[in-house]
Amino acid sequence: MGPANRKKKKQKEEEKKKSQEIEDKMKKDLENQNKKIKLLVLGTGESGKSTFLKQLMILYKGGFGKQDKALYTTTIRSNLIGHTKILIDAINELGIEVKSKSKKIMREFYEMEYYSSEDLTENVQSQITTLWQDPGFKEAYDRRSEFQLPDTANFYLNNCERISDPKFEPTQEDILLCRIPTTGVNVIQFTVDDRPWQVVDVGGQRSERRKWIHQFDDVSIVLYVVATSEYNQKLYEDQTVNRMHESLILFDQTANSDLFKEKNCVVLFNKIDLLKQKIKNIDLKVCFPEYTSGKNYEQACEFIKQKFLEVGRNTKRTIFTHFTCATDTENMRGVFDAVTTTVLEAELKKDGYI
Ligand SMILES: Nc1nc2c(ncn2[C@@H]2O[C@H](COP(=O)(O)OP(=O)(O)OP(=O)(O)O)[C@@H](O)[C@H]2O)c(=O)[nH]1
Ligand SMILES: [Mg+2]
Repeated sequence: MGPANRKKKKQKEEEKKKSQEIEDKMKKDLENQNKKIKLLVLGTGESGKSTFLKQLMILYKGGFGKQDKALYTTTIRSNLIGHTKILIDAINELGIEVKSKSKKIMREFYEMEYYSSEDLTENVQSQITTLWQDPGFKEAYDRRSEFQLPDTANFYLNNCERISDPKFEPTQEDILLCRIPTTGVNVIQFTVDDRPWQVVDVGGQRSERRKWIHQFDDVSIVLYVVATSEYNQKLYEDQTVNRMHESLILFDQTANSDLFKEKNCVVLFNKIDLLKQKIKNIDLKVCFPEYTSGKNYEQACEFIKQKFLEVGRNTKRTIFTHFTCATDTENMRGVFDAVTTTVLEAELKKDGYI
């Protein structure tokens, strides 16, 4: 073979290689286009994971149907009774003074053993309303960091009459604020711009975390939710452990685990609406003695963020952060758009486009 023929052969081989490369890339792009994006939502109990999923239901699945609303009606009503009982117990334990009329109702609450949504009769509704108007009950609510009461209890107590109405149908806000601790796994699937998404929400309380391992396959991105307002609260599972400390330890175990240290990670610093209110009265020092910037919302946000970033610094990947209010639909729409961009950019980077 002469030099001209050799050159021609080499050129042909190179062209074939190039066209094979282009074909492979196109195939991969097509596969990627159809590949589901799996988002795993992690975090400690009550941080707001399921609330994020509820927002995705509203944004991408048309909201809540009749069946969902019936379930939330029952839960909201029984929660209302449950929260009243928690406040009664706290008043007794903390020795808070209440009016004699309230004392009588409190005794009746014990004797009648009110428990389920069916117990929320007109009479019980009027009793709860009377109790909630008693300054002693407001004092107990303000001291809720000394016992376990969901922050949203006051919303339902303020709306007791509406909720007790036989014709009550929960609004979007009622549902977003409703607390149902997750046991097991919630999965929601939907499509955004022709790309299928699967979002997996797990229970964050200690007893639930051992189930997490079953959800770790094919995860595209991990979303870690932190409740920024819980810096002065103790764990539901262990009254000796500060909730924010627990969240930091869990983030350390999650972000630095072999399974996740290569994965994209987004941290949602959630419940900023509650943090904004709380920080006016309670210094972040109660949780982090080294914090010296006082009762300042911006400084507290920055400090909390740095604490989590420090923990995640062991790995090379970027940790994306957002300050959020998971009960605010527009806020969550923006956050989910940003998460989408993060995932798509990471894919382009992996495929060598950027
Ligand atoms: N005010 C306020 N309340 C929030 C926010 N995010 C969540 N909540 C409320 O906090 C409570 C707990 O939220 P969930 O979404 O159930 O928490 P979770 O992380 O799923 O908890 P587990 O299932 O136990 O792990 C609910 O009553 C929510 O309505 C927020 O940003 N602001
Ligand atoms: Mg949950």
